[in-house]
Amino acid sequence: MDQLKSPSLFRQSCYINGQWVSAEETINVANPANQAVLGQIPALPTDAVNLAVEHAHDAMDAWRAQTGKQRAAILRRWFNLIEENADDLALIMTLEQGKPLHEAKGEILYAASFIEWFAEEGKRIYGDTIPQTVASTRITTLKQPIGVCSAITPWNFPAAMITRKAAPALAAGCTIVVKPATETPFTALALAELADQAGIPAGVFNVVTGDSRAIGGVLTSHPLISKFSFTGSTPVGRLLAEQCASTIKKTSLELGGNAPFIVFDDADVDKAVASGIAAKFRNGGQTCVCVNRFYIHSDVYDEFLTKFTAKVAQLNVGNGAEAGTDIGPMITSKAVQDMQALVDDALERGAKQIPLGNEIEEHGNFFNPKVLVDVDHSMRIANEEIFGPVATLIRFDSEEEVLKMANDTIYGLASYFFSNDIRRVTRVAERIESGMVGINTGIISNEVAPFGGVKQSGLGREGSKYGIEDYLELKYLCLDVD
Ligand SMILES: NC(=O)C1=CN([C@@H]2O[C@H](COP(=O)(O)OP(=O)(O)OC[C@H]3O[C@@H](n4cnc5c(N)ncnc54)[C@H](OP(=O)(O)O)[C@@H]3O)[C@@H](O)[C@H]2O)C=CC1
Ligand SMILES: O=C(O)CCCC(=O)O
Repeated sequence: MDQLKSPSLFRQSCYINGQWVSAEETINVANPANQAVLGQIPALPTDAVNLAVEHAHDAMDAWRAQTGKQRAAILRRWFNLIEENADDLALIMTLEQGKPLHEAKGEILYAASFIEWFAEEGKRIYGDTIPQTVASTRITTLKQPIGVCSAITPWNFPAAMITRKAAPALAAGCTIVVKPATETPFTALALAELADQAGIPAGVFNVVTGDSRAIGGVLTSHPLISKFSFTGSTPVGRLLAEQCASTIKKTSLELGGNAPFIVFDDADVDKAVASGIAAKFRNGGQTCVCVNRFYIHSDVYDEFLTKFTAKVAQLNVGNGAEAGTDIGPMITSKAVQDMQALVDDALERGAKQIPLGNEIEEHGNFFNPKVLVDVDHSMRIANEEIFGPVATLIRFDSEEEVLKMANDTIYGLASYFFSNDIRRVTRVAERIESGMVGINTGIISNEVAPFGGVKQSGLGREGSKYGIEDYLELKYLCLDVD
């Protein structure tokens, strides 16, 4: 971390109630490109996590008492500081997460955009006046901050998954305790350092690190917490939702996906190829909205395959900190093994791997992009989240057939399709089972649009005007004026 322009951004302590807190036990955090230890984070004992929740609770009254405009001014300072320190934050992210520097910088700006957006939205939390049914009554509603919030976030987007939750919480007048993924805590702690510099009051934004089960236990069951938000795998989300049930916490879950990407015979194939590369290989494929299954109409299959494969063959695998890298290391050796097991299962069941010619010798967490053809739904790879740079191609002949295959999954996060027929676009957009649909585009994420899934991909929406609702309670007032 000695290349940082602002070395104070590299924090190896938790941030609780405006203080930097260490613990007797620590956990090493390593660079996934070369396993070099970057630093240590506290393995916080549960009583310290309980204390963090109590501080967040104590800080609530003063924070919620500020106006939306006052909170917006503080959040705006946080946003500005993140933008000013974007290069340092990107470097920290690349070193702990592996993604190429230009992608890390893109994520920092994306993360900051949620703070700017929700700072503004916090000024516009309106209630309603409802026409009464009894002459002497007056009916109104108020929206109030839900209370202390907690969040557990993943390693694939170490900054944006925090700000997409913390920004609406803080803008609404709530306080929050965040546990980042153990692989990528330093980006989170750098955000905390900037929150401190921005003047976010003590106890309003807290970051705790350590054993995920123990901390998760507190963050999903503490009676002072009203709302829990999670981004990560579906099995862990299911478990955490169960844990939240005992204290009836409002729960947002942004879980796994199995995105289909459909290219119809009337599509612009060149556009579909370029968009497919972006939607599949962004963050090395380690994104919940990355394409899991390409369905290509038989009439354009050969053209798509030739052009797509040529582009995949140009992707460079390497250290994300080095210029020219398109795909950094996978997050862990386990992620590599899990993905290789999906590829092996597909190959055993009849899929074929297309030689690309640009393969490096796979070592450590470096994993070449792969294109598999003759994939079908009997294979694990068509049913499970790949979370890596493997593209799987399936042929189809009719709209009915492809919709059936696309919807044949427990997931429903993102889907993509390409067609130039407006009637088909309308039909397919209405029938495809996902919370988000990219039509003739492979990039759908931004702060103004509602991000979230249906089926077992989760609950709730993040970003957009809807994203703040999860951090508010609606109160109904019935006044008798006689
Ligand atoms: N929707 C998405 O964006 C993501 C989906 N995934 C999917 O999950 C797969 C596995 O990735 P993985 O990193 O293991 O994802 P996890 O769901 O296990 O991890 C995400 C977060 O949950 C925490 N966590 C894990 N187990 C528990 C628990 N029992 N109690 C409380 N918190 C917990 C982790 O903490 P810690 O790091 O400390 O263990 C991390 O902060 C990926 O291959 C991908 O398919 C993964 C990440 C993001
Ligand atoms: O859950 C994820 O994988 C992060 C979503 C990234 C995005 O907002 O596009």
